[in-house]
Amino acid sequence: MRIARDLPTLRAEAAKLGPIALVPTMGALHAGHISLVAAARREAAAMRGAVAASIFVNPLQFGPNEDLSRYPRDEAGDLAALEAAGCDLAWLPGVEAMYPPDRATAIEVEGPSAGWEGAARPGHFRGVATVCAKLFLQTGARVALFGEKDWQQLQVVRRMVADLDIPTRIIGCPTVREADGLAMSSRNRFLAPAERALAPRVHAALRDAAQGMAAGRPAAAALGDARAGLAAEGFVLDYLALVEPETLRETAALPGRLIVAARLGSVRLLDNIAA
Ligand SMILES: Nc1ncnc2c1ncn2[C@@H]1O[C@H](COP(=O)(O)OP(=O)(O)OP(=O)(O)O)[C@@H](O)[C@H]1O
Ligand SMILES: CC(C)(CO)[C@@H](O)C(=O)[O-]
Ligand code: BAL
Repeated sequence: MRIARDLPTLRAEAAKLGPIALVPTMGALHAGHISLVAAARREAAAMRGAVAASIFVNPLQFGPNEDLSRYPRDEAGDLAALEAAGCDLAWLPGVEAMYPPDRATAIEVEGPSAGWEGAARPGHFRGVATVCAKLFLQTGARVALFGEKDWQQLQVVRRMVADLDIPTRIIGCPTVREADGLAMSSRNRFLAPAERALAPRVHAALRDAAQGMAAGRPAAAALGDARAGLAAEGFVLDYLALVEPETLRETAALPGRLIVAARLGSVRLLDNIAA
């Protein structure tokens, strides 16, 4: 696996590799990320290209009171995991090169950025869109793979490449879960044992609500039960809602996407499923 830490090296290495399938990450890799690398390998094989993964903890998508400084970092472990998964090129840019002090451009995606994560984390999707556009342009990615776990992010990135005619095809990949249903996330390591035991309730609540609605229960009743159940178990809910899958507008009609953000102690758990 080649490693690039500056843009000239990245461009020189990428030019040798043919069409690129890119997996953007913030590191602290787990099986969810590795599933994206596996999907990228399939895409790369189909276009006779190669797999690149970026590791960059993007300061632009963290709010001033968020967990940027304690975001988990493990460069050596991440590089070993990428290499073992068959990644051809790792892109590890420095913050100064990504965001020179005189930079003056950012990307604002309206529509799917509104509400939910966009409301809970003002400026978050502006940071995500800006860094993703830079990563696509830096690597020249033909395709880029994102996890459905961050459903709203996936829709924001899709909207951005469509609106800006960026020639990178976006592929969403299913959420990888622990055996008990908890969606894998780098931040799960911060759950205390009792919180870890409770955390799968988030996915179970979504599943129960989706099953209820599929059986004809009105959305308001099914969602109300799910919210009340999680609150009674000690979760602090930022939101739990049924939305149109692509626009993220709230809806009462199926098919939709059930999305949730629930806090347990200091950890914010995100999940979503089809409904
Ligand atoms: N459990 C998962 N299944 C599939 N894809 C995932 C999973 N977790 C993360 N991803 C995807 O991996 C990519 C990089 O995500 P990121 O590095 O933020 O990891 P993360 O585990 O989501 O971390 P955190 O949620 O703590 O920020 C994103 O496209 C994200 O959706
Ligand atoms: C897409 C991403 C790598 C952009 O920093 C990040 O938001 C993430 O890890 O999901
Ligand atoms: N997985 C989304 C990145 C973030 O939480 O900032």
